[in-house]
This record gives sequence, structure tokens and C-alpha cells, in this order.
Amino acid sequence: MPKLELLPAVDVRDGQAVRLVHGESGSETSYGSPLEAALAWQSAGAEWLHLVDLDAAFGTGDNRTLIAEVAGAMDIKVELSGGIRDDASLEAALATGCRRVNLGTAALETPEWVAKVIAEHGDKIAVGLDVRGTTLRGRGWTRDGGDLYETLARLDSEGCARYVVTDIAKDGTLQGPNLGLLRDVCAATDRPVVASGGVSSLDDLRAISLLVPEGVEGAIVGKALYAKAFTLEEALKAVAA
Ligand SMILES: O=C(O)c1ccccc1NCC(=O)[C@H](O)[C@H](O)COP(=O)(O)O
Repeated sequence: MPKLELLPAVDVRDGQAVRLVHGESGSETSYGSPLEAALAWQSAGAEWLHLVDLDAAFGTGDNRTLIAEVAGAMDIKVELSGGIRDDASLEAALATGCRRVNLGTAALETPEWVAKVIAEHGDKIAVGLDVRGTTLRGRGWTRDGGDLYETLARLDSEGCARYVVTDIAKDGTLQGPNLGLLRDVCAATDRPVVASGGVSSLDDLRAISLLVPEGVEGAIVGKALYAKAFTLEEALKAVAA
């Protein structure tokens, strides 16, 4: 059985690595230099980095230069998220050398464009399904954007390669992942799913690992690492078994 991939998160707001609670603008705790954080996860053995431009997601500017600098400094695979909504932002994201990008708002607001870029870029495109209940949220998770399962069916039919699934109610709370949601999404699609939001302990990661046979491929870990609930080395060991 393949092991669960771990993606330590670096979310960037106003040039700083931050953690939010429920993804809400204004709830951030700052953790300093994004580059230092990313290099620390890389040194600790990460194979992936989940890198988010929160200002681009919220429409409060962007950290494009810094994001490119961080992505460019990584020897590991980078998943880039936040505010990628048109040809220019997609081009800039892919030009960082990242392995793949997450589209969120665009999948809700400009489905034709998303279908086109999925056809052009294949598995370089993942779609972030960020939900409250089963309602998708866009624009930095501030606006409702339709039904999760209807959108999933549409994206599946367009050939979307992978989904990053976040329960916003869990994100940044250290309350544990929504395993039921992950199971339900895996049952609704044959594409790999990356779990995001709420991981608080090594047991949470072991519980997500048990969903690998159902289709969960990876888990994004943010707050738990910054709060030192466990180290990345411990997390990698926990999912290696
Ligand atoms: O990814 C986005 O585009 C995004 C937009 C608006 C608010 C938050 C956003 N992402 C947050 C993340 O991807 C978190 O890093 C991730 O869910 C980790 O959560 P946690 O382990 O609970 O800190």
C-alpha cells in the first residue's frame, strides 16, 4: 500500500508565514519568514511543500515575488495555492517551477477556463474543494460557490486529476480532520484526494493513512507543526509504517 504523502504548509500573508483559524482573514498568527519555514520543512525530510498566497486568495494584493523565491529555493515538490484564477496568475504560478497548482475560486466562477486548463496542463492542475458542510466556498473561503458533489462530478467529467479537500470548520483549529468528509469524497470520485485542515496529532495522521486504500493520497499539515504538536520527522515516521 502506498504511504500517505505529507505536505507541510507555508501560508503567506503580507510577507509572513501565518496560520489562520477557519481560514478567516484577521485571525492570523505570524511565524516569521516563509523561506525559513519552507527550508526547515525541506531539511526535516518533506517531499512536498504546500505553499499558499493568502493575499492573492483574499484579493488583498499578492506575495508573488516572495512565493517565486520560496518555490525556487526548494529541491522538493511544491503545490501552489491562492488566487490562481486566470491565464496570467496560472502562468506566473507555473513559472515558479512548482509541481502543481490548486485552483479554488476559478473552479466555481469560471468553469470553462478551468476545463480548458485541465485539458492543457493535466495533473499540474488540482482543484481545492473547500467546504462548509457540503457547500463550496470561494474568494478566500468568503463566498458560497455551489454544491460539493455537483461540482466534483463536473470536474471529474472534465478530467480533473486530483482534489485537495478542506473542511473549513476544521482548518487551523487543531480539532482533527473530518474523516467522514474525506471518505464521502473518496466514494464520489476515483481521483486521488489530498486532505487538508485540522490535523492535530500523529494519531490524526495515522487515521488519515487508513484512508489511503479509499483514495486519500496526502495530508496537508499546518498549525500542528507550527504549534509543535509534533515534529515533521515524527509525522513522516508515523505515516511510513
Ligand atoms: O489554500 C487556499 O487557497 C486558502 C485560501 C484561503 C484561506 C486558507 C487557504 N488555505 C489554507 C491551507 O491550505 C492550510 O494551510 C491547510 O488547510 C492546513 O490547515 P491546518 O493543518 O488546519 O493548519
